[in-house]
Amino acid sequence: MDEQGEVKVKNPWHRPAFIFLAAFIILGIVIMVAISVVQNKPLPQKYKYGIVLDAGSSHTSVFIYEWPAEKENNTGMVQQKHTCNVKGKGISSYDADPDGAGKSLQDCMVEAKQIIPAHRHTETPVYLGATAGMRLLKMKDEAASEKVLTSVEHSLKTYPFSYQGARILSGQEEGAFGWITVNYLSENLNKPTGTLGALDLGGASTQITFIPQQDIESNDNSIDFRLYGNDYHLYTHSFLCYGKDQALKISMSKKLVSSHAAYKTDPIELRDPCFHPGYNTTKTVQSVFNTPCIKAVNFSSGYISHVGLGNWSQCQQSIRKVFNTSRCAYSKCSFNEVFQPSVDGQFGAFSAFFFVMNFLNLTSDSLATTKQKLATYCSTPWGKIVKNHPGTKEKYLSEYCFSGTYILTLLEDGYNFTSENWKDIHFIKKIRDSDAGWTLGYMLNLTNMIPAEAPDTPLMPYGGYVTFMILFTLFILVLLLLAYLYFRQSSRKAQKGII
Ligand SMILES: O=P(O)(O)OP(=O)(O)OP(=O)(O)OC[C@H]1O[C@@H](n2cnc3c(O)ncnc32)[C@H](O)[C@@H]1O
Ligand SMILES: [Ca+2]
Repeated sequence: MDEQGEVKVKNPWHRPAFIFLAAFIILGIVIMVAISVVQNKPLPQKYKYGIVLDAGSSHTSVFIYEWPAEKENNTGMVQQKHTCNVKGKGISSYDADPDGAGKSLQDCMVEAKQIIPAHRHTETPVYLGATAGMRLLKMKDEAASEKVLTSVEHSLKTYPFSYQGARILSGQEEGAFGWITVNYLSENLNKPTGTLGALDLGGASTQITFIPQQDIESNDNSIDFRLYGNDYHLYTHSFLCYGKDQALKISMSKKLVSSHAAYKTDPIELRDPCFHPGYNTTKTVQSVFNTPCIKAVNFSSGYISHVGLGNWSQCQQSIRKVFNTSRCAYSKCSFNEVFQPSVDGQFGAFSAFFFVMNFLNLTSDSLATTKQKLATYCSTPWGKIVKNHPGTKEKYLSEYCFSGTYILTLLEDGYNFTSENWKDIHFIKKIRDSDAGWTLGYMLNLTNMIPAEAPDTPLMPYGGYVTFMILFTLFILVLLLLAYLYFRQSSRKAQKGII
C-alpha cells in the first residue's frame, strides 16, 4: 500500500521555472560583469596645460605642466610634461640690450606651441616669474629692469597662449611656492603626515622654508596658507646675494680687499684656497665687482690672476666671513640678524644644492664624511680634475670645491643644521618626474588649483562601489534561489501529505 502511496504527482512547471531562474541569474551575472568592465575601462583623458617661465639669475627655463581636465583640484594631479632651457644667460643680463631678453625666449616658446595640442593653445595660461637676478637689476637700475620685463612681455604676447603676466617674485613668494611644490608633489598636503621643508639655492639668492615648532618672531618671515582644509603657518626667508654665484663674488672680493697684493701688483694676485692647486686664470676686477651685492673698491689693476691653493679648511674659514653671526635681536638667528627658528623635520634641498652635491657624490653621507671627502676633492690638482671630467663645463668644474664648501657652511653655520639632523636633508632634483622649484607652486596658486577646503569625496571609490553592487546583487539572487528551492521542497512535502 505504501509503495502505491509514493507515486509522485509532478508539477509540470517546476522544471521550466528552475531553468528560467538559473538562466536569469547567469544572464544577470554576465550583464553586471560586462557593465563593470566597460565602466572601468580607462576613458581617453582630456588634458589641460599651463606654462611657467622661470627667469632665474643664471638662466631661464620654460616649464610645461599638464593635468587631467576633470581632476584639476585633486592633489598630485599636475605633472611636468616638458622643460626647455633658454639658450644663453638669464634675462637680467640683457640690461644693455632689453630686446634681446624677449628674443631669447623664442625657441622654447615655439617648442611649447608644438608640444601643447593646438586646440588647447588659447586657454593655456603663460606666466613669467623673475627671481633674484632681476631683483638685483632693479636695485642697480630700475629703468633697465622695467625695459627687460616689457621686452619679455611683448615677446610672450606674440604666441597663441593666454598671457597672464611677467613680474619679479618677492623672496617670500619664491620660498613659499617652492615649499608648496615639494609638498604637492609628495602628496603631503591632504594627509596628516608631516610636511617637507624646502631649501633652494640659486645663483643670486637662497631660500629656506619650513613649518617651525616655535613662534615666528618676525612678521617678514611668516606666511599662512589654508590648503585642502588644513592651516599652514610657514617660516620663510630669502637671502638676496647668497646664491652661489653672488656668494663667490662676495667671498673673492673680501679676499681681495684684505690682500696687500690687491693694491700693488698688476695683475692683482688672488691666492684662493677654494680653487684647486694648479688652477690659474686671469679674470677682470669688473667680473667680480659688477654687482650691487658688493661695494665698489679701487685697485691697482683691472685684472686678477686667480690662483688655486686647494685647502678645504682655509676655504671654509674664508666662507665663514661671508656670514655675519655676531648679532641677533631675536631668540635665535640664522645669520645677518635674520630670525630663524630651529630647523625641524625633513627637508628637500634642490636646484644648486642638488647640482653640486650630486656632482660631488655627497648626497647620502654623514656630515663628517661629507667634510672629509670634500677636503680630499678640493686638494686634487686642477689638471687631474679636468682629465677626470672631460664633458663638464669648465666654469662649473672649477667652482665645485667652492660651491660644495659654501653649501656645507650655509647649512651648518648659517641655517644651524647639525651632524644629528644632516640625514634629514634630502638632496633632490625631481619628485615623481617633476622638478622641485617654485614654478609649479606658483601656477597652482594662480590658477586656484589648490582649494582652501578639502573637496567632498564620495562615500566609497568608484571601483569599490561597482564591486559592492555586484556582490550585493549576487547575494540577493542567491537568496531568491534558496527561497525557490525551499518553497519547492515544502510544496513537495505538502503534496506528499495530501496523497
Ligand atoms: O634662483 P636664482 O638665484 O634667480 O638663480 P637661478 O634660478 O638662475 O639658479 P639655478 O637654480 O638655475 O642654478 C643655481 C646655480 O647653479 C648653477 N648650475 C646649474 N647647473 C649646474 C650644474 O650642473 N653644475 C653646477 N652648477 C650648476 C647655475 O649656474 C647657478 O649658479
Ligand atoms: Ca631659481
